[in-house]
Amino acid sequence: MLKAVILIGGPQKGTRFRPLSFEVPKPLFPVAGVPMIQHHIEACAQVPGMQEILLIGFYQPDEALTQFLEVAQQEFNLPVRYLQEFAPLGTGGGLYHFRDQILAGGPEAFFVLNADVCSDFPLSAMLDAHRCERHPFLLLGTTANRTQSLNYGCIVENPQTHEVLHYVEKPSTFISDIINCGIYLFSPEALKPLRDVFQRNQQDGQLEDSPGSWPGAGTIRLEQDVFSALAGQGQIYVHLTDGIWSQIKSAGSALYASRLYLGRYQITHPERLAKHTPGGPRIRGNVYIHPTAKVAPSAVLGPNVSIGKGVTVGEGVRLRESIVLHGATLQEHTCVLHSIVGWGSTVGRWARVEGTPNDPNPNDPRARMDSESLFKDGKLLPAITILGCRVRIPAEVLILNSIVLPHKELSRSFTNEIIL
Ligand SMILES: Nc1nc2c(ncn2[C@@H]2O[C@H](COP(=O)(O)OP(=O)(O)O[C@H]3O[C@H](CO)[C@@H](O)[C@H](O)[C@@H]3O)[C@@H](O)[C@H]2O)c(=O)[nH]1
Repeated sequence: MLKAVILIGGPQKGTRFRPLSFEVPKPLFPVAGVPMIQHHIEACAQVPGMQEILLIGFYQPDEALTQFLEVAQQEFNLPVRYLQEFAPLGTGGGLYHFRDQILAGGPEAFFVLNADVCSDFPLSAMLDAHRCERHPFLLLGTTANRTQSLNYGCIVENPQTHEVLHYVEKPSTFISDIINCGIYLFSPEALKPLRDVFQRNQQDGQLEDSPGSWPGAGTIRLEQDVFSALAGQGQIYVHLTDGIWSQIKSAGSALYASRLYLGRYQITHPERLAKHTPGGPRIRGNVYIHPTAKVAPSAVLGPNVSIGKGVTVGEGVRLRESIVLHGATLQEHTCVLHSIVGWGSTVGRWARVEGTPNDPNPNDPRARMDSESLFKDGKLLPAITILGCRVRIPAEVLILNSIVLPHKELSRSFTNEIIL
C-alpha cells in the first residue's frame, strides 16, 4: 500500500506568482486547463496500490480548496485530504508533524511532491527502483546547465550505484548539473532522521529561548537538514529522469508549464485537446477549451492556449501561447499573445495584449526556465503580459510586456509597465 503527500505551502509563499495568487491559492492555479496540483494527483492515482493522497500546507482551508478536494475525491475515487500546519513548518516539518496520519494503515512507502513543479511524474519507475533496494530516501533528479543549476538543490551521485554522495541546496558556486526535482519516494524509516532533526531543534530552541520566531523549533528543511546531512551515508539515492520537468514559480513559468502539459495530453488525455470541427474555431497545435467557453467560429487559437470556464472569445480573435482564465471576455478581433488574461477581465475590440516569452534556450538541451526576477538595473524586464482579475482593457489599445493589477480600468496603451 502506498500514499502520497503534496507540499502545497501557504499564502506567504508564491509571491513571484502575484497578482495571480491574489485570487486563488497558487496550487489551484489552472495549468493546461486543470488546477496545478491536479496533475500531481492524476499521476499518483495511477500508481497501483495508491491508498490516499494528503495535501500538507498552511493555507486556511477556503471554499476553493474544499471544493477542489471534494471533486478530486470523487473523480479519483481516493481519499484526498488537506492537513493544515499550525505555522509554516518547512518542507519536512509537516511530514514529521503529521507522521501518524502518513503512516496510518502501514504504507510500504510514500511519495512526497512539491506542488510547484510540472513533470511527467515517473512515479512507477521510482517505485521499481525503490523496491530493488528499499533505501529510506529516493530523490528524482534531472539535469540543468551550470548557471541555472545554482537555483536548485544540487546532487553529486555515485554514477554506478546512484547513491547521493553530496547534496547542496542552491549552492553559490557550481557543484553538479544534477538537480533535485522536488519529487521523492520515502520509506517509513525516512521519518527517523526527521525525528532526530526535530528533537535537536527542540533542544536548540529551548537553549535559544526565542518563542514565536521563524524558523521555529518545529521547522524542518528537508533539503538542508536531511539531504545535506545524510548524503554519503548510504541512505539517499537519486533516480534520474530526462522526462519533462519545470518549476512553476512565476506566471511566465506557468505559461511554459501549460505548454508542456498540453503537449503531454497528446498521450495522456487526447480528449482534453480541442479539435477542429466544421463551424468551429480554427485550432493550431495543442489547445484546451473548457466545455462551457463560447468561442466564435472565426477565431484562430493556438498553439499552446488554454481557455477557462465561461470564457467568451469573439469573432476574429487571435490567441497564441496564452492562458485565459474563468469568465474573461475577448471582444471581436483582439489579439492576445504570450499573456495571461485574469478571471473576469475584458479585452476590448481590436486591442492587442502581448508579452515576451522567457522560455528556456531551445539550443541548450539542459536549459531550464530561469527563475526570473522582474527587474534588472531598476527597469522592468520584458516578460509575458499579465492582466489581473476583472481588468478592463479598452478597444484598440496595445498592452505590451506589462502587468496590470486586479480591478484596473485602463484608458490607453501601456508598454513595459506595472500598472498598480
Ligand atoms: N507544507 C509546507 N509546504 C512548504 C513549506 N515551505 C515550502 N513548501 C512547499 O514546498 C515546495 C518547495 O518550496 P520552496 O521552499 O519554495 O523550495 P524551492 O525554491 O521550490 O526549491 C525546492 O524545489 C526545487 C525543485 O523545484 C528543488 O531543486 C530544491 O532543492 C527544493 O527542494 C513548494 O511546493 C512549497 O509550496 C512549508 O512550510 N510547509
